[in-house]
Amino acid sequence: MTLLDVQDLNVRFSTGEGIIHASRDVSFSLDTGEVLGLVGETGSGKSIIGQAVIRLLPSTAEITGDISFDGKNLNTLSEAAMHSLRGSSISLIPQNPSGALDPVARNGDQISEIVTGRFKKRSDIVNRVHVLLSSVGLVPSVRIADEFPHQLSGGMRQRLTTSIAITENPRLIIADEPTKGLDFRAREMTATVLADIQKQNQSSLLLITHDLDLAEQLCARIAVVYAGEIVEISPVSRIFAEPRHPYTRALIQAIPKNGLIPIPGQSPSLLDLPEGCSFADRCEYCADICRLTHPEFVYGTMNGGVRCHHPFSS
Ligand SMILES: Nc1ncnc2c1ncn2[C@@H]1O[C@H](COP(=O)(O)OP(=O)(O)OP(=O)(O)O)[C@@H](O)[C@H]1O
Ligand code: NI
Repeated sequence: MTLLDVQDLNVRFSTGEGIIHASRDVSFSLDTGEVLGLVGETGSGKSIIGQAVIRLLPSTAEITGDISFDGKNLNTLSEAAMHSLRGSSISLIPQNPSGALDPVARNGDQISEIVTGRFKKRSDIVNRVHVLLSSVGLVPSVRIADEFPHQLSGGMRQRLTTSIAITENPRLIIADEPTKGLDFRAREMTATVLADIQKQNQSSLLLITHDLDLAEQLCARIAVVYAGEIVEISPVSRIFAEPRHPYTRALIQAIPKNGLIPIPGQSPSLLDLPEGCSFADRCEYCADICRLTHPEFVYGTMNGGVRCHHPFSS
């Protein structure tokens, strides 16, 4: 069953230098219990998509398109209704964990603040805090609950924001770069925590990452974002074996285990996008039509599709 459906999402920022097209005709859906990855290079517009879904984009953003969650149109939902949905039904593990934590509140209090309304007895609140901290590997939870965020390592802070995000068992978790800057052990731990939580609660997970190995480990489907657009969506087993878009193939070849082959050139400026295909300048298969006409997203079999004039055959 579809839990989240995003149709033709466009996000623009008007700046002194011109219009930044941060999100362009982005469409995808996410089933209940499904894990979908949004992958792509830095600045491609991944976080913008996550922030649009939870309606936390800055007020300067001009947004069009339809986002529905559990049958509700989020565009027309009042701010009060959206506020009550955040945390309880949709939660965001933000890209910058420090910014999301209250530096002067003890770690345990950051969670108990959220659960207080649900429990009458103080001991039940304390219990819930310890269960949550332990579930993300923040042990011994008694000591950690008593400490402050600055006493934690980056990886532990990331896990604290994860535990806050799952406090109310949300149906949709948006995890924005949950392993960025973590060492191997912390990265594995976070991956396990996310996979466990998602399975236990049958929640849906929108995993935003530039770590393709992590996406392969956790996702059922992957959407590849390039210059604000989705250029390919495919089931995980297929996208690594048979990428259809030249950019997807290049991204896969750029992973360390696949030879670390860099992608030549740079993605276009979101202020000055080409008329044709956004990837044309960097594509070894670029033909005349690729410079002239912007490719449409063509849906294929297996719940996916590709935006390319000459995709590799399936
Ligand atoms: N508030 C804003 N005002 C103007 N431009 C913005 C704003 N927020 C984001 N952008 C621009 O939108 C584009 C997409 O940003 P976004 O943060 O979604 O990229 P990303 O794919 O998440 O990158 P990263 O991997 O570095 O996190 C960038 O070019 C960014 O500069
Ligand atoms: Ni980002």
